[in-house]
Amino acid sequence: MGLSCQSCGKAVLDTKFNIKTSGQNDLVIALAGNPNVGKSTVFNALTGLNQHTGNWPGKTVTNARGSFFHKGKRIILVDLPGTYSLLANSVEEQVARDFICFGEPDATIVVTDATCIERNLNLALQIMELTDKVVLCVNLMDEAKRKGIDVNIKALEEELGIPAVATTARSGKGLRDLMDRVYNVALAHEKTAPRPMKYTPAIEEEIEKILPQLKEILGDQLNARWVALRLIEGDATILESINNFLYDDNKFDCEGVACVYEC
Ligand SMILES: Nc1nc2c(ncn2[C@@H]2O[C@H](COP(=O)(O)OP(=O)(O)OP(=O)(O)O)[C@@H](O)[C@H]2O)c(=O)[nH]1
Ligand SMILES: [Mg+2]
Repeated sequence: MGLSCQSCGKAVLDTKFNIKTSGQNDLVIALAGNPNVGKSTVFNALTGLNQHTGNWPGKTVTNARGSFFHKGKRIILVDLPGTYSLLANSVEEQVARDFICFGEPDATIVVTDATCIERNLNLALQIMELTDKVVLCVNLMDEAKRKGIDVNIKALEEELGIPAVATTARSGKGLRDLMDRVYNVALAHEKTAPRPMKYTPAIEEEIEKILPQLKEILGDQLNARWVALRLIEGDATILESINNFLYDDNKFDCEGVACVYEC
């Protein structure tokens, strides 16, 4: 098919997301999560910037970024719009998905609301399917305490296979611990083992059918199983994004993927 990746990894950060990194000393960290869970509050507390926050969902609509130093590394933090999934049902979901997928951040923090953690785990599980460099931030711990909700952080870590850190972003509590874990995951000092998602036999069979071809087309640029799942769901926007981010729009010969998509 004559495919060649025009802009992979860190190059995509520069050309498509306008994030300039200066080599080894910088870590790019994404902040993802459902709307209204405190992502921008975490962002502001860590960067000293003033992203819009407020008690209603949908305040952050584009990727805001800021930087600070942690243990001698420059951390470039990217505050993503709040999303309930990575299924590209809305502009916000596509913006968040594309950054995590193609920006290849060194780690992704999934901010969750400690008072309704189950609802938030849907997104966390989707991100864990895409990348193993994930840290769970269990925020609004003060609210949980006020409501008499006890969150078992250790059990969450064991069940999910990723680090989890309790925070109260409004007062800054837990944020240093959060960044220590993020730093360790980004630099592979701490190994994660996200719990693998198993689907029904019918879906697993479909994945198996298209996986070899997708692996051949994508190489190691993208998680082929994850792309297979998106295609099975009928999400054609992933093809547009592959085209845009990995092959500079007109350079990608879609024929192979289109064939897979119809299978
Ligand atoms: N009590 C308490 N409130 C918090 C905490 N973290 C954030 N908040 C509040 O929760 C509300 C939402 O916070 P944001 O930081 O704007 O949430 P967000 O996730 O960025 O929201 P979107 O951009 O809409 O996705 C604000 O009123 C914050 O002050 C916390 O740890 N405890
Ligand atoms: Mg926000």
